[in-house]
Amino acid sequence: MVLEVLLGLLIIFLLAYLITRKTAKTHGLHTIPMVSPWIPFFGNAHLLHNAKTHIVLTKWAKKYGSIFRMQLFKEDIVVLNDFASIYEALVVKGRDFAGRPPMYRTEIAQRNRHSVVWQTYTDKLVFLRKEVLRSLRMYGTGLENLEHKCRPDIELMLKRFSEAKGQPIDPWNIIYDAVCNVMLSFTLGTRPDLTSTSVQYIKHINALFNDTFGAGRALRLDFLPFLHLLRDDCHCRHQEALKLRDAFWEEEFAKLKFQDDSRDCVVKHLLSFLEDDKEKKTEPNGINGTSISSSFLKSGGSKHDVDLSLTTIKEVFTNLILAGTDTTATALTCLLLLFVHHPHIQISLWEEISATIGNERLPCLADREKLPYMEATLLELLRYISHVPLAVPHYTMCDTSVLGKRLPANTTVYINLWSLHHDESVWPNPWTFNPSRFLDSNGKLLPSSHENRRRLMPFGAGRRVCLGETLAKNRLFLFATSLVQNFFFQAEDEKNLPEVDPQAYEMGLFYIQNHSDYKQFIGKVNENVLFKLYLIQ
Ligand code: HEM
Repeated sequence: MVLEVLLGLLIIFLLAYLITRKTAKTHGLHTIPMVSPWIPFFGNAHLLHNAKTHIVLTKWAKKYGSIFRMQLFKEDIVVLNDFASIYEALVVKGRDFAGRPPMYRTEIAQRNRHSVVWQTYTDKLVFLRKEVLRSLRMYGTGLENLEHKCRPDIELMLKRFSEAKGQPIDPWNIIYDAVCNVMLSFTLGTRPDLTSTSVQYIKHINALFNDTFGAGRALRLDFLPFLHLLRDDCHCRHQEALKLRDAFWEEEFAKLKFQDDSRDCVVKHLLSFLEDDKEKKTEPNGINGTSISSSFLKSGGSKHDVDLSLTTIKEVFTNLILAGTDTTATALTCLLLLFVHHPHIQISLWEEISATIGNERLPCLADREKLPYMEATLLELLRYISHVPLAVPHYTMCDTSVLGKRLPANTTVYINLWSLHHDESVWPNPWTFNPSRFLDSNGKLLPSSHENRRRLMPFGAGRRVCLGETLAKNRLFLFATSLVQNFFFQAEDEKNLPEVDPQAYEMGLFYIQNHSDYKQFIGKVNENVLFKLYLIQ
């Protein structure tokens, strides 16, 4: 009996070996070095560290070169790790690499058909990107809109920090609330007050999505979709995220109808493209996910054959709230930890702000060019933490190549921004936080054409570059400058200071001093969640 079972297992493994081996060979990627050891069925999946995929991939790049491939179960994935390969793929051959791979996790609720992040490169995607950018108005006088939308939340954030005198505070929550409120204002035209549960609700949903869309454990769902039948925990949390998101959306969407029409926001802008009122009236179905097809959409007077529905609008809203909140809140809280570790940087920033803006008014975007050290610090922050380390997976739209190596159509490609930003040959001492990398010998910000600026790609590049890049950079500036202008962040207990190395972020306690009266008060930081790396995948 035992012998028969063993024989059965052997045959299964042999078959799996032959099938997966065949896939790898016929896929036409043989010029690209392959990670080893490779084992039947799993490929290289057993070698990946769940929470630190980007660190494992970066180690492999040192061994196999800047372009290598790995096999996760039966799928080959090509990983690009340096500037030359990433630039060629995303910028020079942007269209070839602009797709998104089909993934079980994005097919579940048709997110691959409706969202911006997970949709492959289609006319609908191009249309959505264009219209979301248009409604965010991140150019010219539109930037005043950003200042206007951020101002009340920055003021409230500063007030909450000040009020914490003598009491433990949680900067993560205060910052998260403010950043999330700005996103709600952009997407739904609402701004919940502090007693509202909306932001807490969103925080919970975002944490669930973040957890189940990362490149860690949840990846297994894409390769072994049958796991959902076994009530896999990642699958259950993913389902919960979708359920909570739908409930939240339904409630907010109902409120939108009673809102003052003059308030512009992304959701209303996209709604205006639904063909006519008749379609909008069928909204309960749309909200629950049944597509209300609209083939005639208005855009600058022309008609697009794009299937826009309430499901699409719900998905776009979900993308913006997640991508627009957690990324920026994480970056700002990491900045506070860096301040605690590098007080001299914080002092230099404060001196720069005092000399140019003073403390009579809050900073505005016109101040950006007057504050090169602050600009350099924010660039270095994005390089150092690289908190979207593997971008979002790309997919080849046609047969193509990178650095002379052939890639067939329909190949999944990972963009390793973590490796790009910590490459010792480009960034000397990459684990040292050093804003001067982005300054010239006169303390001026390096021009955007400078090698160091070109090689920094925290938002990706090309056709799938982060949709919120301008919003994110400007908002980071406004928030960070206001914090430094008003407070000094200091360690309560130097000995128990958490690590600042982004390879091992953890959290602890620190003080915040108010510049105006230098009265110390204790800042208590949420120990668990604060410096978790953010993986968008
Ligand atoms: C520090 C802040 C942020 C960082 C570092 C960041 C980084 C990224 C990265 C690396 C990508 C993937 C690009 C690729 O696929 O190659 C991305 C995509 C995206 N981001 Fe951001 N992001 C930030 C803030 C934001 C904000 C504020 C928004 C919302 C307005 C946003 C919305 C999006 C969307 C919608 C996509 C998907 C674009 C597409 O698939 O076409 N992000 N982001």
